[in-house]
Amino acid sequence: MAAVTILETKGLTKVFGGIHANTDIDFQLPEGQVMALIGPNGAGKSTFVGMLCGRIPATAGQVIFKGEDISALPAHKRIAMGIAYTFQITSVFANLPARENVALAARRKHRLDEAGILAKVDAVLARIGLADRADQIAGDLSYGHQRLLEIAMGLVQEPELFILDEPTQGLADSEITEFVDLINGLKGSTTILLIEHNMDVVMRTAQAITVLNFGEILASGSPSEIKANAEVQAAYLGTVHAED
Ligand SMILES: Nc1ncnc2c1ncn2[C@@H]1O[C@H](COP(=O)(O)OP(=O)(O)OP(=O)(O)O)[C@@H](O)[C@H]1O
Repeated sequence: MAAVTILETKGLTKVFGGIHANTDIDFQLPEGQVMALIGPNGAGKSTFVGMLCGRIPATAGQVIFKGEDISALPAHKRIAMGIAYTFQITSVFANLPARENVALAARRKHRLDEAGILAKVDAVLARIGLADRADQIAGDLSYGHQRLLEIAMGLVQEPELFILDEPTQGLADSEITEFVDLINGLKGSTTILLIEHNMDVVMRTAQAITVLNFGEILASGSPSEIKANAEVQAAYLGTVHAED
């Protein structure tokens, strides 16, 4: 069965002042796939996903989700359509309990009564291993648990497309293993776009990889194709601690 493209960009471009952060990006993401987006610091990864989510207005080009041009839609409308995301910078509400953070995210998506919201919230907190910390103030959680809480805030929205910007940054090894299991558990049911510097995580989760360099797509392919690509080696893989 040919894969359906859930997300596509055409000529997506962002210029900040004189900086060409993204130039003319044509990109397709097949439904149900885990795709990693990699590239050196400053390559334009966060800018690209910012334009997908609606946090950063594009200078030019289109974002097409489920066949609809969403380029002009604000972020909350994209969430309602099925896009969820976590940011590079922790964005939990530090003075609220973990459960309330997830409930706020759930209410942005689901039109349910409070009991319905809390049922979804508690199921996600259990899935992500934070059930016993649900009543703790988010700001008191360890950094790693705050990152997992953010993932729970995305997951509770039951997204069709889940975009994660450096989710494992600052996580302990055991937490990274849990994260890899979580992503692999979502494979097939949720389309995932993962910005990730940890090549071990990329190789253990991604079915496809897109490499950005200087704001343009340098290469796109299966993990083994990307690993074997000489241009990618020169631009990126040689500069990070790549496992095997
Ligand atoms: N708000 C902004 N104003 C001006 N320049 C910006 C802004 N955001 C990003 N840039 C520039 O755009 C380029 C791409 O940055 P971006 O953060 O998208 O890269 P990245 O690949 O996500 O990097 P990293 O891996 O370090 O997070 C960089 O040159 C950056 O300095």
